[in-house]
Amino acid sequence: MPAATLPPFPDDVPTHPLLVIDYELIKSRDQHEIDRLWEAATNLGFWYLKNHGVTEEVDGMFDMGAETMALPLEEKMKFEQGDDGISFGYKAAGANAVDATGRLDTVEFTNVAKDDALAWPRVARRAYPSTVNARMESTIAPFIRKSLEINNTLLDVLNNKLGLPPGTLLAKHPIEEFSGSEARVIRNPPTPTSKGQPPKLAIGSHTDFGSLSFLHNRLGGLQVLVPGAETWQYVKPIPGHAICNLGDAMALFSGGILRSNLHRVVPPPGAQSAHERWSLVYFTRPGNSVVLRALVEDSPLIAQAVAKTPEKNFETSATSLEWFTRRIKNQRIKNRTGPETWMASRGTEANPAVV
Ligand SMILES: O=C(O)CCC(=O)C(=O)O
Ligand SMILES: [Fe+2]
Repeated sequence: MPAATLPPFPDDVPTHPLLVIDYELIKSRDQHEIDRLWEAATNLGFWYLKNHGVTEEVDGMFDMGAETMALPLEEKMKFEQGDDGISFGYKAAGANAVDATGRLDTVEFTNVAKDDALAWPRVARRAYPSTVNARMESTIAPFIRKSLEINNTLLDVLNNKLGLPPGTLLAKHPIEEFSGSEARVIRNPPTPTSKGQPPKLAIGSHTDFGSLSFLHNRLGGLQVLVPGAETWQYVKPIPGHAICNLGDAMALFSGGILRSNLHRVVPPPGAQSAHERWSLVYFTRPGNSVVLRALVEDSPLIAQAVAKTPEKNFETSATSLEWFTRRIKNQRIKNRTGPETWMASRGTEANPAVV
């Protein structure tokens, strides 16, 4: 649906402001803008990104999503992601838990692996519905290439601020190594909530699994739990602005200097709740073989941060693939044995062994 026909985000709903970072300035390595990015990355780990130049590709991706989700469920289920902790493919609504009690999510996803989009027409990881294949070259690969370039630029800037030798973080994300990096289109059906009722969660509280997420929203619904706050707060979508957030891998690499913050998705507020909610994410995740741990040998700043927080453990002993598989697998409702399955799906925020 064209964004212009959607009701605006209501004025009377509390929101959490994010810093607006100008990608053009970051690209030209403007020091003041880099300092603002650093502020956002070390405080909440979320920021708006303007002037990213991906608007047309984003529109195409939403069209691809609409074409795919419109297929009969039976057809989509042929490409379902399964219960083994693999994310690529289709995820039906209700396939994941949203909390420890096993309540079900309401969103459907189509996830396309970066490895498949870049290898097309060769199949690298798995097969997809015809609507995905039809746009692999024209829409998905261009979206992924641009998203990769943006995320890599942001990673490179953060690399230097962390005092890491040039290229250290980029080398954890080699384009040719298989990884969990993927593009995701998300559809949530209209879910009006009655006043006084707790919202039905579309996506449960989580930190992102990988390094950096590049998110595009039309309607509200994304919420963050700001450290020290007791209630969840909406992040208001701003037309043409992406929302970027850091994931667990960056929190671990940086010894906790960078933040992977909890967030969730609830139905859009006010009049927006009568509409389908579409969102799109490109997730940059480390290469499958990369071990998730603080890079203490590579940066005195990171070594210092780790030394100052002996109560936290930044040695996961897990590769990126193991971390990612554990988290996805234990969210699947079919794998649920009890609240312990939800705990096993947690990331840096709640895993007893980590952070
Ligand atoms: O739909 C959104 O706004 C956020 C989605 C999200 O957090 C995720 O897929 O990890
Ligand atoms: Fe997320």
